[in-house]
Amino acid sequence: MAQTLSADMVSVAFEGLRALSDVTLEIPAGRVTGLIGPNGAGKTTCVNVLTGFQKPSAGRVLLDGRDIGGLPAHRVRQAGIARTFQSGRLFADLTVHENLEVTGVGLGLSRRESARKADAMLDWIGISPLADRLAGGLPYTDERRVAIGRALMLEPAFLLLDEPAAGMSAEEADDLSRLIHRITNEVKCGVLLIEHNVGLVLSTCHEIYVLDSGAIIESGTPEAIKASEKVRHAYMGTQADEEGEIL
Ligand SMILES: Nc1ncnc2c1ncn2[C@@H]1O[C@H](COP(=O)(O)OP(=O)(O)OP(=O)(O)O)[C@@H](O)[C@H]1O
Repeated sequence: MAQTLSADMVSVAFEGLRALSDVTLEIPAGRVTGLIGPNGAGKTTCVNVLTGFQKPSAGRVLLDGRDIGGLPAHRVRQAGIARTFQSGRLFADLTVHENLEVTGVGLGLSRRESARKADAMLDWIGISPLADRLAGGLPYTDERRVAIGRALMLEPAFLLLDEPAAGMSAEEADDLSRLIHRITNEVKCGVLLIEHNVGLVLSTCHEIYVLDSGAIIESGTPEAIKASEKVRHAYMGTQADEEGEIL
C-alpha cells in the first residue's frame, strides 16, 4: 500500500484566475490531514487535482514519489486514491447495498463476492439498517456515510473527503470524526479532510494545511493552527469570533 500522497508546487489556472499557486502538501498513510480555508480558497480544486479530476497547470502530484499528475481520474482511482464529493453522487435509483455492490463489480468481483463485501462494509460503518433503502431518498447525513462506504469498497490507500460534515449536527459530526479515526487506524488509509467545520478539523486531524486565495498560508498541528495569527487573519469576518479566534 502506498505510503504518501503529495502535491509538489501545484498550480491551477482557470482562464486567468489562479485557483492554486505553488501548493505543496503531504498526506501520509494512517494519518488524518486537514485542509481548511475560507470560501473560494481552492480546497475543492486541490482535491480535484489530487484525484485526477483536474490537471495541474504546473507542479506534480506524487504517489510514493511517482508523478500521477496527468493521469485521468479512473487511473488515479486504480492507483488507490478514492474520494467523496460535496454532493453524494450516489445512484439515486439503486438501493444503498446496490450502490456499494456496483463498485465491487466494477473492480472485477463476482456479484456474490461484491454483495458479501458490501454487506461487510455496511456493517463496519454501522449502516446495515439502510441497506435496502433507495439512495435517492436518504437524508443528507446518511448519504455522506454511504458515499464513504462506497469509496472504501475500493480499498484505497488514500481517501479524500470533500466537506463530509456539511449539514451535520454536532453529534453527527462527532460520529463522523470517530469513523474517520477508525478508517486511519483499522483500514490504515491516509485521509484528507476538507471541511468548513473548523472545530471538527481541529479535533480530528493530526496535521492541518490552511489555504487562502489559492496558497498555503500555514500548516502544522491543530494547536499550532489555533495559535496562528495568519490563520486568524484569513478567517476574520468569516468564522472568526469577536476576539479573532477561529473557533
Ligand atoms: N471549473 C472552474 N472554472 C473557473 N473557475 C473555477 C472553477 N472551479 C473553481 N473555480 C474558481 O477557483 C477558485 C477556487 O474554487 P474552489 O471551489 O476550489 O474553492 P473552495 O475552497 O473549495 O470553495 P468552497 O469552500 O466555497 O467550496 C474560486 O474562485 C472558484 O470560483
